[in-house]
Amino acid sequence: MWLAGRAQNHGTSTLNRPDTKPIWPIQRISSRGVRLQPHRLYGPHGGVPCMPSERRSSASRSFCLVGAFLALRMPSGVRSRSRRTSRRCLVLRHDKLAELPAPRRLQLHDACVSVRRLTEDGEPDVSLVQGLFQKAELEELVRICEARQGFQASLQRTSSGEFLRDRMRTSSSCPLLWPLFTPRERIQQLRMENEQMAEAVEVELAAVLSATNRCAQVIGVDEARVEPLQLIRYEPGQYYRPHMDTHEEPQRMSSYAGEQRSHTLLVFMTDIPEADGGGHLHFPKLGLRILPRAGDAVLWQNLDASGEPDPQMLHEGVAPNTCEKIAMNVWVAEKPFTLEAITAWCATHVVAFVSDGVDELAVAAGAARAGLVGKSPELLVLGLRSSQTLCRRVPLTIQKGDLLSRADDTVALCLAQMASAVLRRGALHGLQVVTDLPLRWTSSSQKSTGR
Ligand SMILES: O=C(O)CCC(=O)C(=O)O
Ligand SMILES: [Fe+2]
Repeated sequence: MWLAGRAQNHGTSTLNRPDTKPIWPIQRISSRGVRLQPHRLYGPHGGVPCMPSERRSSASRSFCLVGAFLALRMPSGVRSRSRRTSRRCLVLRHDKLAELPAPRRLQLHDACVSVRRLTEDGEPDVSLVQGLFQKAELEELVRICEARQGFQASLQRTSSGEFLRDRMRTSSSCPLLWPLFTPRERIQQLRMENEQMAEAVEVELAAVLSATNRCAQVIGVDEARVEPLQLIRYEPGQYYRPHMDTHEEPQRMSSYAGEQRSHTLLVFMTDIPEADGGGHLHFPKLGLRILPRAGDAVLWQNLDASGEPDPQMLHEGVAPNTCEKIAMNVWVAEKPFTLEAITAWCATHVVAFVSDGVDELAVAAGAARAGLVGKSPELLVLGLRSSQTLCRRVPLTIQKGDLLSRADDTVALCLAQMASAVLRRGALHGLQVVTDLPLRWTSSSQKSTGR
């Protein structure tokens, strides 16, 4: 069967697969599907039943009621077929189409979602969240990223600290603004410097706040635990090989403040047709494959009961064969982020590189950089991944080790945020920056103690 062949083929492009058989054989599978257990929800609230309430908006109420009404009106045959083929993610468990348990409906402030557990009791909890976002909301987030040319090749950090386009992933990513780093006062200040950019930042921030709030509600966590949202895009043939979302390298260098990622919510932003043959989220150790449907999401815990990374949560983004796939990573830390904690972490755990090109950290950190070192003052660039961001040379040498960089693809954004703060403290004027982070720094030409 196709799936057996596929299992040997993790992470490689599935283009040109000669004898591809249907991957999601809906018609043939219903009679031998895997029945999964009822859902249990994470988070302190344990879930609120989806029912009319005063907080429920009329829009979301109509949406849910119309859905329920249509379901009731359908003949039973259509209804049961619709359960399997309707617009939610299809799920394979151990190569068979899973018969999902009845959903738990949750009424959020601004959406009504269905949650189904995809794993058995005793296994790590992986849940499907259906109807979390409407297509227009997702399209707006994609538009924001595209408008500022935000999708950049995803980078991977090697053990020697270099950022490379390595073979783990060929996708591209776009980190969105982090509200924590983008205070209102800064936008007002920016408005005086660059009206158009301030507008774009405000629009992005509004979309981010709304999305973050919705995701935090469904996970049942404080919004302050959510990292910057990150869109990930795959062209046909692009992939993200099996990996863990937890920070693993020495001293959790890829974290912001030494934290661990407790949960991942992966929101699908595009549909992948069954006929594509790929494009799904795959948990090899759990034998779980989820075919994306825009607006649905998959939620899982990255840590086991003792708080350690759970190796069963290894997962991969299988290459789509024929279409584009876009998803949004919502990574949740085990504790709320604060600027103070991040600053303290920066002050003590800093190893970073100053880039000599927007999003060219691979160059900055790699062999190509060697030729630049010591020859002239380095160029510092604000890597906000925006066509509207001004980059400028600065007459200042900042040494390796002065800034914290993230160890994954949000590195340029985070580095830029910190660099911008450093530069502003370095008495450089006229920089178009949108973030503010207190940071202590030193350079070979100057010393400063930050604020
Ligand atoms: O795209 C997918 O299905 C998986 C993405 C993922 O695991 C990640 O970005 O960390
Ligand atoms: Fe991941």
